[in-house]
Amino acid sequence: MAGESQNWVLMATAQTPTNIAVIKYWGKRDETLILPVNDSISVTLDPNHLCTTTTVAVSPTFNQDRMWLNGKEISLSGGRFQNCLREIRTRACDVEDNKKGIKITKEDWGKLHLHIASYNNFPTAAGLASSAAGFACLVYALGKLMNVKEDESQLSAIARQGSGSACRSLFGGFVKWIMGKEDNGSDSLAVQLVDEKHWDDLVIVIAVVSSRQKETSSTSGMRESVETSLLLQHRAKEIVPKRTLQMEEAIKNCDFASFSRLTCADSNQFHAVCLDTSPPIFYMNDTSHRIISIIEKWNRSEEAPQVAYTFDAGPNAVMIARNRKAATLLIQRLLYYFPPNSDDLNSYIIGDQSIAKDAGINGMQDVEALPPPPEIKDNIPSQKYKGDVSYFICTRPGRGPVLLSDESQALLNSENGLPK
Ligand SMILES: Nc1ncnc2c1ncn2[C@@H]1O[C@H](COP(=O)(O)OP(=O)(O)OP(=O)(O)O)[C@@H](O)[C@H]1O
Ligand SMILES: C[C@@](O)(CCOP(=O)(O)OP(=O)(O)O)CC(=O)O
Repeated sequence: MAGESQNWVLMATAQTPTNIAVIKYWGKRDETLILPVNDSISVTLDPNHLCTTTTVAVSPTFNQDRMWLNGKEISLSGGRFQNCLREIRTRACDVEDNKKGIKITKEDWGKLHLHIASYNNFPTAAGLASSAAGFACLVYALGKLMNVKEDESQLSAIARQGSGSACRSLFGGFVKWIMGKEDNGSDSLAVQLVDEKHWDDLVIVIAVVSSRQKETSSTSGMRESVETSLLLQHRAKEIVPKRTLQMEEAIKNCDFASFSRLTCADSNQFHAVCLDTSPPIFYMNDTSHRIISIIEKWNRSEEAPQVAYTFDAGPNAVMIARNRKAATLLIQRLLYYFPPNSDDLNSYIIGDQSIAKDAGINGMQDVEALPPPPEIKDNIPSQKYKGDVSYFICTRPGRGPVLLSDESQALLNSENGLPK
């Protein structure tokens, strides 16, 4: 290790998106390596609205690996962090920074300690896939710092060992996690199906139904399903292999009718597996069920489906609209049924707020004036559920990880490697 002085700090900062599965990963065949029982497919969400930023730093002055998440120091002793750090360190290469007079050899990386600071611009552990964006960002940023030569797919196999769904956040657009066959997990990695420009009509609206931490984590929930659900085994063997092929075809052809049918069916089957688990796991709540009914009724009243829905291990609804027009009609329906508790519309619809404007929603008076959706016109007046949704996030399919070269965006101080 060479440097003019031993006080240098070398850093890299990356930004990584989260993703939502349209064919769900639920069940592992290896708990430590995080190898799944089936392939899965996801859409990457626009990092302008939901993302993780992570700065990683190395310095001879650091005496242990340390990490700060959203400003608070957390322990790195967990097996998942340790596995990711070990795997990325073994792939590190020589690094030279002539300006700072730094030379780190491949062998040095085993002796040097790291500082890591990460920030999620959305609630952590609230069913919005913070672990996916978080581990993808950690691995991507370390890969850049350590001059790792591997491509994104190979990095995804490392991120997978932090959290399974994290492997799909190494790419933008639509992404497939190939389950692989090898016992050592070397072929269980993510590949990009199409980039974010391929199907750029799609608009995504997330209803954050509850941002409280959930009762059953995905990790323990899927373990219980593997142990007790026969439906899970049928799904993994018979359903997902065919459905994955159909989904790939639908994405390739931008065929929204098929995409919507497959997405809704797969979400519903994943929650059926949760119910088939002993004891049963309930991730969706009454609000989630109401959202499903509203979309099903609306889709059936149209010639073709307008919106697909999908739910992860929590009550939040992720709705994918076929285009901007459908998204404005969706927002009108959602605001009709779920008006905000307060008058602050600006914090009730976040992300791409122009969709609400296009829907003619500029203030509370517009929400109050919304007519009942036409598909319920002959029915008894519908009930409203004020306050049952915390807020909505409007977004779209987005790009994969990027390196942020502007030092002002770093979360660690370049002088001492401590959080800014
Ligand atoms: N930015 C981050 N960097 C590294 N690890 C993170 C980051 N954000 C979250 N994590 C890890 O992920 C854990 C939260 O994962 P968890 O699966 O409980 O929630 P989630 O990913 O937000 O929700 P879900 O998996 O249901 O979508 C945190 O306790 C932490 O270990
Ligand atoms: C329902 C899901 O979101 C489950 C995600 O599970 P995680 O990736 O959070 O689980 P671990 O691998 O144990 O960390 C479906 C999906 O994202 O495919």
